[in-house]
Amino acid sequence: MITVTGARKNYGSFAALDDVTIDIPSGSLTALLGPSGSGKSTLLRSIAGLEALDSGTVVIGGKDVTNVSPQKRDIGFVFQHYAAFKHMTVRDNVAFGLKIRKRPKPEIDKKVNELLGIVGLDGFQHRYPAQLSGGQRQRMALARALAVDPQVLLLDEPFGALDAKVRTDLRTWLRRLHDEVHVTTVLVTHDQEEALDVADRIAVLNKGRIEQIGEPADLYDRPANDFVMSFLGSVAKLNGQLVRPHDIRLGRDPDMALAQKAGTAESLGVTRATVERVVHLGFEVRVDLRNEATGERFSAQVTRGDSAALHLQEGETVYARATRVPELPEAEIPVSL
Ligand SMILES: Nc1ncnc2c1ncn2[C@@H]1O[C@H](COP(=O)(O)OP(=O)(O)OP(=O)(O)O)[C@@H](O)[C@H]1O
Repeated sequence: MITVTGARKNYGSFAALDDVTIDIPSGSLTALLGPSGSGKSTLLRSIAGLEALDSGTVVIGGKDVTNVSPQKRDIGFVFQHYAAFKHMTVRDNVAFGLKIRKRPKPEIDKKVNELLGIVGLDGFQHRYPAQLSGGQRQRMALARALAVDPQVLLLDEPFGALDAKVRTDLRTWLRRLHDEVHVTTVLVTHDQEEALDVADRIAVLNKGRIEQIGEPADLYDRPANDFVMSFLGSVAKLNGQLVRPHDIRLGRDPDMALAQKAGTAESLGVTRATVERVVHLGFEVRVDLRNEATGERFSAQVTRGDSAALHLQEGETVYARATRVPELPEAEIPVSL
């Protein structure tokens, strides 16, 4: 378990961490998620001991390490741009921590072979870092961080510099690696899809504070506030409320008749909107709409079947209604038809 309590860190008058308290359970993969400048890296670096807190404490595995140097915190750290030893082979890079700890050679060989297998770099031990792809280099970095059996693995946007496809592959790989080695892992990312995909728990940061901590599905379905909701996925504003695009139902005649009778569509929780664009995204169809009353643009996500049944055409009017809002999980919004 990692426990950070009342962490504060100022740069001049700017609060990078503003009273942050968080428990990171042993064996979990926890993501620190937030926009640029929200304090994610500062929090991670404080856990690592690379940043000294102005106040607050860091406890790792029951030991108060607030004033302990990074080398003595029993952590492995991987940065976005991993500084490999260029003149050393992959094997020697991975073995580095074990060598400086003066471990016997057979133990080092065994450990390095095992780790190269785990990170999928079997057969690459004699290459130099320059002869690896970006993804392979980051996997080597992970092997090096894991070589000394750290209590905690800290990852600061480890796949941030790689292209989208490699990134997605590596996060799936990281999840599998974590299931295999179970080391308590903290991952900094600004990519909500990455956090939702790999983490057991997500802490959402904003302006140096934690907005919410929870399991991915909890945060997605029951966000504590508008910030968390908007940060974890697309949102649309309907009748002043934020809803997910896939929680919007589009309709035609019955709603239209009802709305005309009542005078205003809004009073019935129904929004009159013009179809601006219909985009086919495989199974799903995204419908870009413009609220006819306010001019606000929003998108709804419907199935191919629903889209076909509605014969959606650009320029036409449809009626949009939220079927579910996060503040009322699982509840249908009552519509008095
Ligand atoms: N050494 C420093 N001196 C001054 N300001 C700093 C320093 N390090 C960080 N900051 C500021 O503290 C804030 C938080 O930085 P931090 O790196 O923790 O954010 P982040 O959430 O990791 O952002 P990013 O995703 O862009 O890396 C930022 O506004 C940053 O400019």
